[in-house]
Amino acid sequence: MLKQLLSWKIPKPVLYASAIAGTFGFACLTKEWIGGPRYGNYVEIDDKVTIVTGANTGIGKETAAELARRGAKVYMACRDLKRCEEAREEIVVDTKNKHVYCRKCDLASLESIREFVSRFLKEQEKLHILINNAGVMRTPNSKTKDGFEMQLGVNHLGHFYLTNLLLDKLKSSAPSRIINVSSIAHKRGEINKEDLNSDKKYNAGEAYAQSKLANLLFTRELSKKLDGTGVTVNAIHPGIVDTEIIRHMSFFNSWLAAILIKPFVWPFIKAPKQGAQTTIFAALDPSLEKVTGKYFADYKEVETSSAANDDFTARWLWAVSEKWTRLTT
Ligand SMILES: NC(=O)c1ccc[n+]([C@@H]2O[C@H](COP(=O)([O-])OP(=O)(O)OC[C@H]3O[C@@H](n4cnc5c(N)ncnc54)[C@H](O)[C@@H]3O)[C@@H](O)[C@H]2O)c1
Repeated sequence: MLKQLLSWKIPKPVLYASAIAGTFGFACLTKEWIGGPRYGNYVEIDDKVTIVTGANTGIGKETAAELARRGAKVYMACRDLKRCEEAREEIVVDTKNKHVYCRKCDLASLESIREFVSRFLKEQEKLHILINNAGVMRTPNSKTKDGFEMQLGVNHLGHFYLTNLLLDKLKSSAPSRIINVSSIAHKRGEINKEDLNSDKKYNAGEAYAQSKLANLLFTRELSKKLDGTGVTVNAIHPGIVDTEIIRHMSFFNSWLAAILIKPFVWPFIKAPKQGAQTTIFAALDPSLEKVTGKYFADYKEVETSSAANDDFTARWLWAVSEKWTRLTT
């Protein structure tokens, strides 16, 4: 029987199509298992006020939905209000929680961040969970409104500024938590003290890795400054997640990659809902009530690079970030 099957002359296109369909089928069957379970611990948070940056797509949207599902008030801090509104409507219908709000917050503009914070502080007396999730990856060489290299500006400096403007509110609402969404890419990162803003030379991959390392150094330094306040700050890696983050990577965004690569790697990358779970774990899990300055992936603390444990660089980066964002003059 097998011999007979093998002796069949199957046309090559049919063979290739079957291989792709088979891989795709296998992917569908195993994806939930490979991506890991959802955070199961049901923590009531209906008296909590939360902010999620970059909440209109990908991991941020699923994070906002998970918080809304558990009853929290959720502020979606987004640069694109139209897409934010579309996502908000979906979340409200899906979770039956109407306390989900869209607010303009462009992390590539200090002015926009200030306006967001000023309105938020007028509207809410408390802030219990701040999730610094928004991010851009491998952008073309470009600057934010304030002249910062785009990835450093959005991924690190924007969140540095936003967090500092909200610190008093987080302290007065304690116990409260800050979660910084970093990446395993930080392991390739270095803080370029000679040219932090990539003014002399720009490499899109290096700038992304630097910005994600900056997320960890910020977490480390901030956790020390917040010691004894009841506010914790931790960082996470969400896993490799199927989102729009590759929008500036033309090959991975092309139809060629969609046919040749995606069917084969798809089983091994998480869906956005799965990508949001470590953030939710770090934001809610009762066992982490007093845990601060740590880095998590897949529900457990994991090793960072040695560069991420460098206190001297963490203090240097804090001082530069403070000066550049004019937090102190
Ligand atoms: N997808 C992955 O595999 C992966 C892996 C490791 C880390 N991450 C991190 O996860 C986070 C979320 O990314 P994602 O994968 O969901 O990608 P995504 O592109 O789907 O979402 C990013 C979000 O950030 C927002 N954003 C971008 N620039 C902004 C700005 N100037 N102001 C406000 N918001 C802005 C986008 O609008 C979007 O809502 C990022 O910090 C990213 O670095 C993702």
